[in-house]
Amino acid sequence: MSNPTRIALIGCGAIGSAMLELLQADAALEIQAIVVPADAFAAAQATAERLAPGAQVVSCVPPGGIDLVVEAAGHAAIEAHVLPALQRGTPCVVASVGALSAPGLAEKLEAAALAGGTQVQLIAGAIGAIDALAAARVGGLDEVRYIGRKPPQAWKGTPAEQGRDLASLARETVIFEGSAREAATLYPKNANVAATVSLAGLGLDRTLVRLIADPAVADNVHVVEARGAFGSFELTMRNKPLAANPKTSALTVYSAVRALRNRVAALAI
Ligand SMILES: NC(=O)C1=CN([C@@H]2O[C@H](COP(=O)(O)OP(=O)(O)OC[C@H]3O[C@@H](n4cnc5c(N)ncnc54)[C@H](O)[C@@H]3O)[C@@H](O)[C@H]2O)C=CC1
Ligand SMILES: O=C([O-])CC(=O)C(=O)O
Repeated sequence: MSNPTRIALIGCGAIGSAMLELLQADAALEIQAIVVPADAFAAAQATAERLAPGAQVVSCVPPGGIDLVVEAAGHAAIEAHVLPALQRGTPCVVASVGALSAPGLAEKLEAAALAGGTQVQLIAGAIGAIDALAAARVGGLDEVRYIGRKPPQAWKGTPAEQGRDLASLARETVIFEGSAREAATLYPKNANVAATVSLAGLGLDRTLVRLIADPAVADNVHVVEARGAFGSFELTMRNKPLAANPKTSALTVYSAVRALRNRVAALAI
């Protein structure tokens, strides 16, 4: 058997911990390092002891001995950890796709990957049909809409709280309408999917986004409607949120694990 792929996992919260749990079964993927800020060291160490005893908990991606970096931390981690890893030539798998809404960051990521002779992979995360949308773009797209609907508690700690009490919402309330760029900037923990849909399709400025707080739903519901030369599609995802973070769908974890498994699989799908 060939040597396992040595991985640095950035972030050890709801997504990171659930990934570690699933990856325990993968002999070809070895978690070498878990990268978290100082205030998260103790919690990450406890999680590592349980789920990845061989991993070291560190504040930066180690400069050597890492074959692959996977980010599940938040927008700030892209500039801090992903860019330098790419520059060193380490391929990176990224969940915080909304970070690319910051001016110039997509170009910086591309330049760093080119300089390092490697690649940054943006995962589909909580949304589906990214393959169909990105293929449809080749033929030309006319319109792409994305609607994100989550229970009120998933919007806690976001601008959705301004001027309203989320806990007492009686009916569905549109909390944002605008471009994917604005959505991803204003809702960095809730609108990564808006950025993913737009990067695969019509771009951050031409993708129409509506975000809704809805006391009638328990799931994170994502709808994409796309129209173009290929025809059209309507997609509805009803994602179960993670118990550890109601903002985040469990599918994001599975999408990240799939991305890692596909990197070492003889047959990837
Ligand atoms: N593409 C997609 O569909 C989705 C993407 N996401 C992205 O994944 C991120 C993580 O989600 P969760 O695990 O639910 O969040 P969480 O809040 O449960 O965990 C975040 C973890 O990252 C660590 N962290 C924070 N800033 C960091 C930094 N600068 N460097 C290293 N570690 C850092 C925290 O200490 C914590 O361990 C979200 O902030 C969001 O950007 C989340 C949901 C869906
Ligand atoms: O996990 C989800 O349902 C989507 C999410 O938070 C995001 O797009 O940032």
